This record gives sequence, C-alpha cells and structure tokens, in this order.
Amino acid sequence: MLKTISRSQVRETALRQLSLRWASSTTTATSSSSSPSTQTNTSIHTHTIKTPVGIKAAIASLKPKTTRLSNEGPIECDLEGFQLLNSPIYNKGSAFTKEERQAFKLSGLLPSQTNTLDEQVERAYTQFSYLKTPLAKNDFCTSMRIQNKVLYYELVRRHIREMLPIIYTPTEGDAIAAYSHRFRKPEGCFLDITEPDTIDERLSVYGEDKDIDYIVVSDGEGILGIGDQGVGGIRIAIAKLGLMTLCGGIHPGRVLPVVLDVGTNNEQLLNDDLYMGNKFPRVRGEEYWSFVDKFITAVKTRFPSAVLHYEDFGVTTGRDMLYKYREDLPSFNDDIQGTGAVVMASITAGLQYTNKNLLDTKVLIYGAGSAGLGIADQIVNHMVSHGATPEQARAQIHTMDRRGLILQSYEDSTPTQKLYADPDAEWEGVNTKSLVEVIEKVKPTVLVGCSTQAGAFTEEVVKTMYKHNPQPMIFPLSNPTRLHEAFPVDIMKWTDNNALIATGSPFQPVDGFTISENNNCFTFPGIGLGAVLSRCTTISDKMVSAAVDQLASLSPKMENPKNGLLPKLEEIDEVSAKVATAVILQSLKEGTARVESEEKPNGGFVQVPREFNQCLKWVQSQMWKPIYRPLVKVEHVPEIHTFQV
Ligand SMILES: NC(=O)C1=CN([C@@H]2O[C@H](COP(=O)(O)OP(=O)(O)OC[C@H]3O[C@@H](n4cnc5c(N)ncnc54)[C@H](O)[C@@H]3O)[C@@H](O)[C@H]2O)C=CC1
Ligand SMILES: CC(=O)C(=O)O
Ligand SMILES: [Mg+2]
Repeated sequence: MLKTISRSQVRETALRQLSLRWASSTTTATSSSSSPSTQTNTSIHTHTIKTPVGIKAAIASLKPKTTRLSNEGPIECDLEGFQLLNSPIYNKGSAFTKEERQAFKLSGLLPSQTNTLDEQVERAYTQFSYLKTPLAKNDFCTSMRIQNKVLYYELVRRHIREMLPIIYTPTEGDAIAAYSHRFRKPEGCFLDITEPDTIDERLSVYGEDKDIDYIVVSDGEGILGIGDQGVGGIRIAIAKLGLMTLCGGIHPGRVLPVVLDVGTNNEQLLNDDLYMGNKFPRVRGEEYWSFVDKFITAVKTRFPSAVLHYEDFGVTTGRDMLYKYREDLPSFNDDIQGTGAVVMASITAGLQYTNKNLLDTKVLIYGAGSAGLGIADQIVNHMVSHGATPEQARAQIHTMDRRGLILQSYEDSTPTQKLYADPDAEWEGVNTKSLVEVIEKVKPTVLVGCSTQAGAFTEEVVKTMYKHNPQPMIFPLSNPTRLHEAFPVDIMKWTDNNALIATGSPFQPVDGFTISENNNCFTFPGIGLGAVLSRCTTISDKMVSAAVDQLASLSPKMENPKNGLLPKLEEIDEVSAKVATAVILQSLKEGTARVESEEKPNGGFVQVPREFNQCLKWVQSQMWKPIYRPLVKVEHVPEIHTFQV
C-alpha cells in the first residue's frame, strides 16, 4: 500500500528500486537456473531520467544518466490532478488507490469508490458491446487508447478475437478512409514534404537517443487494400504500433507513429474540404527521395537504437525503400516481409500436414504487387535456406497481375516482377489471362490471392486447384473482407472440406474447421520485438526465415485436422515471444546483434542466453504488460511517459 510519501522516502524508494533493478538486471539474463517466478521484469530499454536534484546526484554517483524501465514495482511520476488523468501512460482512472488520490491531488476529481482493473475491463467491455457498428466500436477503442493504456491493452487482450478486427483490419481501413471526417484528436508525428527542414524538430517532441524503440512510418499510398488515403495513413502506423504493444510487448510510451505527408492522388480526398493533409498530387522522384533521405538521417541521428517499420507504401516505393536503407538501420517492410513470412509459415505448416516437400512445392501468386512479390521473395529465401538455388526456387513460383501471367516479354514489368517472369515459349497456346488455364498448366500446390479482386477465385478456379491436389492450399489474402478472392465457406464447399485455407481477414469456422487468419500480425510483432531486443544493425533475410520456421513449428494443424494452420490468436503474445527469440538467436549467430555490447548501469554487459527456452524467458521478461503499478511521486520524470501514442 502506498502512503503519503515524504521527499526522503521518495529518494529512498527510488534508489532502492534503482539498485534492485540494476542488481537484478545483472542476473536476469545470465542466470540459467532462475525460475520464472524469481525472474525480474527488467527491460533493456533505457531512457534519460529527470529526477529531483538529490536523487539525480545519487544516481550520477551510481552510474550514468540512464535508468532501466522495469515491468514491475512502483513507477516515478511527477504529474498530478488533471494532468495525471490526461496522461494515458500513468492514468488509472477509477483504479487510483485512496493513497494515490491523496498524493497526486486526485481526490476531488474521482468518485469515491476505487475499482480494480478487472472491474474497469468489465465496465469498458459492456460499453463496447452496446455499440452497434464496427466504426463506433473503433472510435470507442481509440478514445480508450488515448485515455488509459493499461486498461485499453488489457481490455483488448482479454477480447482479442472480437476486438482485433475492430482495432486492425478490416475496420481500421474504414476508419482511415474517414480520417478527416472522424478526426477528434491528433496522434502521431506528421512530416510535411513542403517543410523538409523541420523533420528533426518535429521528431524531437518525442525525445532523443534511447527514448524510442520502434517507429512505424507510412506515406499512406497503399493502405490495407483500399489504396491512397494520404495523411490518414497516420492511423495505420498507430494501429500497427498498437499491435506491437499488444502482441509484441513493446512499451506503449516508446513507440512513434509517423506519416510522410507527400500529397495524395485520391481525387475524393483532394476535393474534400475537410481533408486534413496536403492537397496536391503525390510528390514523386527526386524531391520525394530527398525527403525520405532526410527522414532516415533524422531517425538514425535522433533515435539511433530504434527499429524502423515501413507500412502500406505504394508498390514500388515500399520495396525501393526497404532495399535502399536496409543496411543503414534496422528496418523492415511489413507488407513485403511480414506478409511473406506468415504465408511461408502457413505453407510450411500445410506441407508438414500433407507430408509434402518444400522444394517440390509450386506456388501461383495472383496479384504480384507489394504483398505478392514479398511472398514470392520469402518463399525463395526459404527454399534457398533449405537447399535450392535461387533459380530453382524462382522456377517454382508463377505470378499474375492485372495483365495476366507475367511473361518475360512484358517490358513494363517491375524489376522484381521480371525475376519471376515465365518464358513465353513455354506458354504458347495457353490463354495466360485466364486463371483457370494457368492453374491447369502449373498445377500449383498453393494459390495465393493478393490482388484486391473480390471473387477472383471462382468455383471453377477452386475446383481446378482441387482436381490437381487432394488438399490444395488456397489463401485469399486481400483485405478488407469484401475484397477477398473467395470466402472460406465456398472454398470448403467446392473442395469437400479438403482445402487448407488461410485468409487476410477473420472468418468463422466452416463445418468445425478453423480458418486461420493469415495475418501478418503473427510475424511483425515478433520480428520487431526480436530486432528491438537484439539491437541488431540490420534485419536480415535469415532472421525473417528464422521467424518463419519458428511460427510454422507452432502450427496446431498436426494435432487435429480441424485446427487452423496457424496458432490461435489468443496465444499471440506467446507466439510473438517465441518468434522474437528465434530472431534474436539468429541475429546473435550472424553477429549483427548489439545487445551484448550494451553496458549495464551497474557495470558489465547484457548477456543473452543462447539456449532457446532460457532466451525465451529473457524475452518474456522484457515485454511490457498491462498491469497497474503503484505510482511514486517525484518532481521530474521522463517526459516521454506523457505522450499519447
Ligand atoms: N493478409 C495480410 O496480412 C495482408 C494482406 N494484404 C492485402 O493484399 C492486397 C494487395 O496489397 P498490396 O500488394 O500492398 O497491393 P498492390 O497494389 O501492391 O498489389 C496488388 C496487385 O494486384 C494486381 N491485380 C490487380 N487486378 C488484378 C487482376 N484482375 N488479376 C490479377 N492481379 C491483379 C495488381 O496488378 C497488383 O500487382 C491488399 O488487399 C492488402 O490488404 C497486404 C498485406 C498483408
Ligand atoms: C494487413 C496489412 O498489412 C495490409 O493489408 O496492408
Ligand atoms: Mg500493410
């Protein structure tokens, strides 16, 4: 129980906490025999601490200007009254204890009863359930997220199956499309191409050095299958970061959503008086890339240990960006690598279940854009790491776009499409625009849809797949739900319930068969967490492949044919921790991890266990959890805690 605390007690408590945390951080990672219950939740995340002068001096005498963020014990807080209630990181609403209410001048601002987090979650869920439309529920969640992070994440965690489609795809797509009309409160960081020299100043509001672990950036051109949404793209960055916290345990005060407002080609937005972004066509070419260069430089300089995640850029931009800056900073394109990895994991699980060989697998990708080509690349990476040459692997993959099967004679193909183009001579006499004819010739093991063409996997298409495979893998991945190439209920009907399905959005089971949501949320939070914790210099293909193998190994399909290809959503935080562990171990193996060169505040260096289960425990100990912790009143604490991101 927290009592009113005097300055000297505060100092004592703070110092005790610090020394405890520092002491325990020495043993956490290195002690292989400690049980989970004795493991301390000591994060390697560090930040500048601004505590009262006396404490500052004491801290300085102990070691440097940084302290550790922990996941347990009291938290220092310098806010009070309305400011505290308005700080989503610290706010507990009706759960502030009597003592905290007195210490933080909250007594007159709250009704007399104190609630537990359980009671708050129950009340919030009842309010959520009353709301009639997904968008109204999405608004409710947004408002809760900017009021109280612990309550929000605990609410969503407990109702993840029901709430994920509200806070993520498909509802988030509708919320983004309506961004300027439903706007209430700004969140995130807006970078404006008309003011390229203000990038660092704009980022500086979010701190410096080690204040930020993870950044999601979008220019809003290719949002969730609904195309160009301009400045509304800020919300995909916010949504993805929400999942980084929910599934990947990244601290919600140490993330940064960024939109690059470079204009929009969406006529509807350009003609909308309420549209809140730059009202001119997208800037391209040299000016665009010079803006992006400045952004990357600013990120590297200001937040040198942050991981950068690209989301929903246009088809060629996203790819160019990934490869241009890949060696410069730890960066990752979710639509290319995250999606590729989860599809490869589903394929691997399907191959294990049907007892087929990876290198004999033929894949037809319908929709050779960012996601489709990312999937193709990931399949190649995986085949190569399992013994194929890149040429052999690419020969197993066929791609189609709006022109039909991509042939070598097509001059307007992108460089990546050209890698997968089929020789014209092999396709003489075949109508390469017909999906059915292409399937007849290729006889693919797997058909992947990321074309945004609703209903493209017709009965004839699916039955042709089934004719050549007793258990065809059919993955309609296009979001939102209405754009799916086929619905699972039809695919199962047309294949006598024999298809192995994974979808882009959630679907109900069909005849007791779970339909796995082949969502990249099974990969990006784990890959991102692994990159943050390993402090890797780059996110390599092999690190992504390690994530694939780990995710596939968690497939529940072998246990019961009615299970899905991927684990249950309810297990996603555990899945992410395991994926992160595989990524960290791979990074250590490759020598790109910097975590072990991080000096601990009490001297010595972080040591990450090499044994999988021990490393997993360490990873789990680093993950932020939505629990209320006692607040300790101090005069100054890191400003980062007050951000609403
Ligand atoms: N489930 C998941 O985790 C993810 C799903 N997606 C979804 O995948 C879809 C595609 O996304 P992106 O690749 O980013 O878009 P994109 O615009 O880069 O690619 C779409 C591709 O589909 C092709 N296409 C259009 N009409 C076609 C037709 N009639 N026949 C064959 N191909 C056709 C286009 O030529 C283009 O190559 C979206 O719906 C997106 O929401 C994307 C990323 C992750
Ligand atoms: C899920 C996702 O990243 C997309 O549809 O773009
Ligand atoms: Mg995306």
